[in-house]
Amino acid sequence: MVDYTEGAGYQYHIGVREGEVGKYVILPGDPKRCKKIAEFFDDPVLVADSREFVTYTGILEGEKVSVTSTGIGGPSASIALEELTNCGADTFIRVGTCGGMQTEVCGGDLVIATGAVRMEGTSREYAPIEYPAVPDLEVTNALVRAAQKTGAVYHTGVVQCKDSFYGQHQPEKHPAGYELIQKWGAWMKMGCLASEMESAALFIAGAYRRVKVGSVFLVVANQERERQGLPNAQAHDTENAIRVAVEAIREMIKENRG
Ligand SMILES: O=P(O)(O)O[C@H]1O[C@H](CO)[C@@H](O)[C@H]1O
Ligand SMILES: O=c1cc[nH]c(=O)[nH]1
Repeated sequence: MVDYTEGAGYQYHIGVREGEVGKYVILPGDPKRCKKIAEFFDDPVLVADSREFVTYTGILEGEKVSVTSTGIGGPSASIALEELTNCGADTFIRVGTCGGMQTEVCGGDLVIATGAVRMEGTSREYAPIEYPAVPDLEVTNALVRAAQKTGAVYHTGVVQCKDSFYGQHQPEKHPAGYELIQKWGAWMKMGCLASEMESAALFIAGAYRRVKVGSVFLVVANQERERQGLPNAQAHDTENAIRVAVEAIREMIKENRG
């Protein structure tokens, strides 16, 4: 492959090189979430700010940890994971927002993914569609324990990933909306908890690169509750999801230290 690092070792998109990030990395979509997450670390330092990829590195439990934003969607999320892996990272937690699907998944709740529907394009360029997009068990168990510890309302289950945010919210306006609407009905019947955009690509790229990936989300709102005329709380503060991810990393660091 062409050496896009131009010999200096800096990864082409994220602008980070080996030694600048920890083994554990939190992956928010929104670059503006990075500073807020880094404030949970001891001695956070801004390492790089390149395209949608903002990276801070700091310390948790005496271990170097990082946060890097992925931007929206599988293409940039998979780039972040690949390039961070090239720099030595091996355990990732996506902290994102999602839209609730089942009516019991309400705005303000948290969702921890136990699998992801691959209705997006990136993961298909890694693995045939028969291969399941599943998170790492150690990371997922740590997220569940952390959620229990923080007392947050949380759900565990399958999330649905897609490439078009507005195809989720206004499928009737899309020329190919007939397919989106039918599939949404299928995902509902299968019990999908929530819809978001990056986990399928991260789980599949992570499986290929042999790194551990898990996801925790804030539920922003629930369009099915809205459709059914049920009260539909809205939430935008990702702090509880961040706290769960940070606590999960603390736990894994302590456990892995033995
Ligand atoms: O809040 P983030 O992490 O960006 O995640 C969700 O929000 C974006 C869409 O609004 C998509 O990236 C989706 O996955
Ligand atoms: O409804 C939502 C909310 C956040 N992210 C999504 O992809 N969908």
